[in-house]
Amino acid sequence: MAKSARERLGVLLGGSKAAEFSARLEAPADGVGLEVAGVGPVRLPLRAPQVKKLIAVARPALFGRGEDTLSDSSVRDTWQIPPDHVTLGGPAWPTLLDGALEYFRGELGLPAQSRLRAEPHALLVYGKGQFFLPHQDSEKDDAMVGTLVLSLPSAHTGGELVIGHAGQSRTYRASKTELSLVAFYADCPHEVTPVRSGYRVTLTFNLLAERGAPEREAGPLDDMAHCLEQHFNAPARPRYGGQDLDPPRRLVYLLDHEYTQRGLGWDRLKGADAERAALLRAAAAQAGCETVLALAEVKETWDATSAGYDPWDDYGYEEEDEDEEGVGAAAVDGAGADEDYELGELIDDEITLGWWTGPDGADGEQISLYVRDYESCASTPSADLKPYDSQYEGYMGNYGNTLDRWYRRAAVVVWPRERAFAARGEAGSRWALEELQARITKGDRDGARAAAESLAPFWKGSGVQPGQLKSALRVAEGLQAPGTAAMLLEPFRIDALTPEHADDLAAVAKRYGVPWLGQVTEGWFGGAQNRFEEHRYDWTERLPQLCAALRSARSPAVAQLLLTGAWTQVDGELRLWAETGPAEIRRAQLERLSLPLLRILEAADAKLRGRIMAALRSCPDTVLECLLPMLRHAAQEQTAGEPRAAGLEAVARECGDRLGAIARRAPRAADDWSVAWTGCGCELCGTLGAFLGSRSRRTLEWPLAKEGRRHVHSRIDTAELPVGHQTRRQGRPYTLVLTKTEELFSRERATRRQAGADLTWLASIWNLSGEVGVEPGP
Ligand SMILES: O=C(O)CCC(=O)C(=O)O
Ligand SMILES: [Fe+2]
Repeated sequence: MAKSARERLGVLLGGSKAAEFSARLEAPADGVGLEVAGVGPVRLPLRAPQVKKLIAVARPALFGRGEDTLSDSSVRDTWQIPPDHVTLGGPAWPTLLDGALEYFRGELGLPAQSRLRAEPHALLVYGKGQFFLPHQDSEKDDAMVGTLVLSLPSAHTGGELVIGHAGQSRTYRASKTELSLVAFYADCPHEVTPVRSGYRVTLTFNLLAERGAPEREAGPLDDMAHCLEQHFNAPARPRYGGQDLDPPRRLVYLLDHEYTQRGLGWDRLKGADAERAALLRAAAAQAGCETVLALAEVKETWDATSAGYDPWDDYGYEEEDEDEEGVGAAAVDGAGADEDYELGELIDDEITLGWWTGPDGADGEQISLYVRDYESCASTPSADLKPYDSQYEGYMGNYGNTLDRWYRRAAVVVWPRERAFAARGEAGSRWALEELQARITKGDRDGARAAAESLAPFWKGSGVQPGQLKSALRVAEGLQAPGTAAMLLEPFRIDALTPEHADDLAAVAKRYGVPWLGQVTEGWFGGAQNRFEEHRYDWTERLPQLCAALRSARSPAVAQLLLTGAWTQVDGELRLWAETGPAEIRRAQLERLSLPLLRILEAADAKLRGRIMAALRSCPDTVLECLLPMLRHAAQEQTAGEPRAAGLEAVARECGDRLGAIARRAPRAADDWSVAWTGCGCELCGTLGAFLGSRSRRTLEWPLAKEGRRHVHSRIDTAELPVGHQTRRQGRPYTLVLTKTEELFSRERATRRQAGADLTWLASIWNLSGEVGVEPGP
């Protein structure tokens, strides 16, 4: 398949890879013709009768080559025909030779602007027993850099060309049917081993390196610039097909080395990266593009098999009693070194940019940009580099076994100059907002609006950082366009807010109205979907100062907006968790809400405090698991002499009432084994409920098949009932044995005792009017 412009660019830039001292190429002999004076046209592949005719016009090569001092058939024993008696041609030859010379130039690591030229040296025929001992070719011409040996297709054994360099050696065998070309540097010792049967026929050339003519010199750069123009003007083609898209907005060329944020700079690039990046940058400038350096995270997913792979292992089941308990799908062990797996096909790769430098190379910034497959290229595939992490996924159904690998790479990012604003904006760069602000300040409000609007298609998904909220608020205000302003503010989240935003929040509210800001902040709060985020409420730590700042900026309505939003979130969670077992999770979740609730109460006005108290009163007693930690925080923070935050007194009283009621509860009668519980309404839960509710029954023997037992087990576990549940594996079906435990009593005792202790603490700190009798239970 033809390569895309970006893939060609990757190849072009990869030109300067590690050089070889010799290289080989095979090519079909069709369309290549040979004519020898005194013999006429020679057909390829060669056959013995023709070779004999060649030998008839050759002379023994007993003399040295050039200034070589070889002059003796014990060093060199071949037949030789001088170059002026040999004509190599045919329609395919010139292109073949040009291509081969360009290939060898690259492989041998000669500079891109140089050109190789092949100057015929001799036609050599090696019959049985003939050879060429190790020697070095003399460089008769200053421009001579090496030798090219073209072996004509001819059946033979032995007669291998062995080339050495710096302790390494390479052995090349010619082909019976194809042309075989080998090029090597002139300083490499080489030999031809004795031919054992058949004939070996070669044409040797001196390889001369010439500087390309000036217009050729600009060649690679022109080619690259051309690739860039094509890339940015042709429709994008996603890897897995689908319809063509708009032209790509950027090109991301991956470099080979790893860099730190501070070490990333145009003049600090390592190894081959330096030259490649410089070339690409020059080509980009020529194509009217801007470039920055970026840090990329690459994740590849490979189809892979482990070395000792046994497909049956994947299922992880052993044949066992069908009635066996607790057999879940066994997880396939994900451990194993990356090298233990054989890579198949590349299923997917994901590239994300997390940092980039400013246009002048300085002033890097955090960004977040997902790079599509049709936007990236590289000269070295990631698979050739060492991943910093990898994970084998075992059998995953659709994909078979997969191996995920992660790499850190640097990249050059290129975009057309006229699309720079959007290209930066999409990555969440602060330059985009700075640019908008600059236009507003210059008085170009229309220009700023139009530019801001151009961000709309991707701004929400852009990697805009929380630290840019201040600039975004300013720009939003300055645009004087409510829709565009709301769009600009949409990607932020409530936790980006700090007291420093008070003035700008007040300003946008003044410009567009509080209801407008209400809609924007509703998005910032993000509904219930981030309920499980650990740091969800961290921002409320700053809520009292923020509200104070808003009030002094004469925006009490905005403070109210934020407080109501925060309370709505806390309220929702409070109700949810107060009713949700298991106890351990419930307790942790409720305690997590204590600090945010404290900050809200501190900042709330009387009206909101009233609402909050009403809500707290309607919660079950488990709400104490939030309120008591909250009062403890408040007590800890309390400095002597300062007034307590309004509202806390009322919470303390509410807690006192509840704790008193619990502490005063009459102890359970010694013969009362009833457990209050309601299940899901199914028949099994009915039976279980009746057993639990009975004052006198302590055990139940319940013959029940596997599915039923599973349901009952899970009900008991979820509700953390004080009931032991075992399966007696006898008869069919097995019998489920339920036993109420002593915990029924001890738990209630512990609860009463704890309530008493909490109440004592509470009374020591807070002035609880309408004192409640404290009477810790037995
Ligand atoms: O025939 C060959 O492969 C090599 C010949 C050679 O080394 C030479 O002509 O100097
Ligand atoms: Fe040689």
